[in-house]
Amino acid sequence: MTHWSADLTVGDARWNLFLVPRKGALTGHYRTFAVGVIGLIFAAVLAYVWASLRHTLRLETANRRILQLAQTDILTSLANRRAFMKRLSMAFNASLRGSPAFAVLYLDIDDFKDVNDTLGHAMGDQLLKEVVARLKNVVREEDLVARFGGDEFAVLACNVNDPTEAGTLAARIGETLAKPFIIDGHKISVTSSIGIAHFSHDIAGPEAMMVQADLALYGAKDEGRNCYRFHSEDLDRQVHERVRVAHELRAAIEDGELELYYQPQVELATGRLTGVEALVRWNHKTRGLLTPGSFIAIAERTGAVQPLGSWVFDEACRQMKAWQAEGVAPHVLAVNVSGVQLKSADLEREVAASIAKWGLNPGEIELELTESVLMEATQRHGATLESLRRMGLRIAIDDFGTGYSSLKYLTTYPVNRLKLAQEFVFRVTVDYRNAAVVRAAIRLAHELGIDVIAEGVETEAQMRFLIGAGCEQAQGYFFSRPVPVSQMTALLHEGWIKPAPAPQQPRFTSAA
Ligand SMILES: Nc1nc2c(ncn2[C@@H]2O[C@@H]3COP(=O)(O)O[C@H]4[C@@H](O)[C@H](n5cnc6c(=O)[nH]c(N)nc65)O[C@@H]4COP(=O)(O)O[C@H]3[C@H]2O)c(=O)[nH]1
Repeated sequence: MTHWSADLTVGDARWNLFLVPRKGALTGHYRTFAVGVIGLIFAAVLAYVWASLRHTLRLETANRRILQLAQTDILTSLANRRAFMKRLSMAFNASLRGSPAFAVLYLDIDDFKDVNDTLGHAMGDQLLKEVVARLKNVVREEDLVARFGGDEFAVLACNVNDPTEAGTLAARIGETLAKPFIIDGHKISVTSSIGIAHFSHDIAGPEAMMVQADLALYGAKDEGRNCYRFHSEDLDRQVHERVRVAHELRAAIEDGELELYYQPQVELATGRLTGVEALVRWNHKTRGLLTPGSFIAIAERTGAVQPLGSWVFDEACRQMKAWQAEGVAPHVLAVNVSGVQLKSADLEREVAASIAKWGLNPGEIELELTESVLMEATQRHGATLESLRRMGLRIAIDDFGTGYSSLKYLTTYPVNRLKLAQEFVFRVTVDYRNAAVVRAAIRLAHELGIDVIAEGVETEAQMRFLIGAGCEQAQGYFFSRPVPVSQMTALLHEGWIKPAPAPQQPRFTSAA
């Protein structure tokens, strides 16, 4: 029988086509030939497509590997300088267009050469790997850590609007690297120097920013190593001061240097003492008694407000329990909560833990949040507030009237009480516009079913005005300054502060 065969080679693939016509199926040589040719073409195309696909895939894998190698540090698998600069350029352009600012931390290990010289390169390499592990532990997920070669590393810290955050990160890196490394049974202690450049619109570009970080690193070396420096002296001084205070504050919490003072809240109609606000004080070793004005803002910028807030809340709950045991507890104990605490995932858990620990009814505790914090609160934090309310806690808006942009949060967030800001209350009897704002705020709150308390009441005239305007409660020096716990307990035993005076219409001076 006639058969037809052919060998075909395309790329690495080799094909053999062998056609045998079925008896009776073909009627002539022409048909046999046609089938053979079509089969051949089909096979050839198939082989070609398959081979080129394989080739392309191999090429792509190789290209990807080359690209990866070109952007990766072989020893540590971190990004290398080239990859870092690429990301830095992207971050720089994004910040120029209005995205949050960022910082570059350029660091090296002090006297790393000595480790190599005395313990050998293998040990040096191992140390570098351990350094990387610690660096990765300290930075956030969105930050980029790169190795520029030798013992030089760079960190691109994203979303750093406040240079203090970069200083805090640098301090943490310094601390974590200063802890001894144990490698192959050897204890190795090193320190690091860090130069920091913080994005600002007047920096020429990413390369200029690297130069700033590099110069700052030289500054840190000059300063005696084992420290961090900013590219600008002014910034450097400010950030170091803030980070120092934050550091001291964290130690102060542990050393028991914080204390709560309490200020009474009074029912205006009766003079009855209904609530108490907890206000933190710091008995500083050398600077004496400090009010929150000198450290809360720093605590907020450096993250120290978290441990501070936890301590304040727990201590306030403990004191409430003690007053309950004495039979003099106020109806409400108000505690300040900062915006940073509200954004933290721990707030609900910590609040619930302290309330359970001291066996309190959540309705006895009021969390005070400033108006600006509420206005900044995103949906997620709204949900946190909602769940705190569901737990039974009361929510108050502190400094009401100073947020000056939106009243939307009054209907968005579950609020129990408005605290009229001192700056309004202060001028109610001397400026008719302040009086109008306070009256309007009281009416608005009442229509929404929200209680009102006036803060910063210092005079009898202010108190009379507030009573006339329908305000139920007040707090201020006129009744009592914030006092230590022993004095507050004495006031609670008395149960009232001033008899309610008769309402009287105030007299105004026009400020126009
Ligand atoms: N001029 C004048 N001032 C009066 C009068 N009555 C009360 N004050 C002061 O006004 C502040 C009221 O507290 P705030 O609005 O919550 O404002 C507080 C609050 O925002 C914050 N703060 C206090 N303790 C804490 C805390 O434990 N955690 C947090 N996150 N912030 C706190 O610090 C702010 C200031 O606290 P303090 O210095 O204790 O200042 C207190 C109090 O001493 C008055 O009649 N006249």
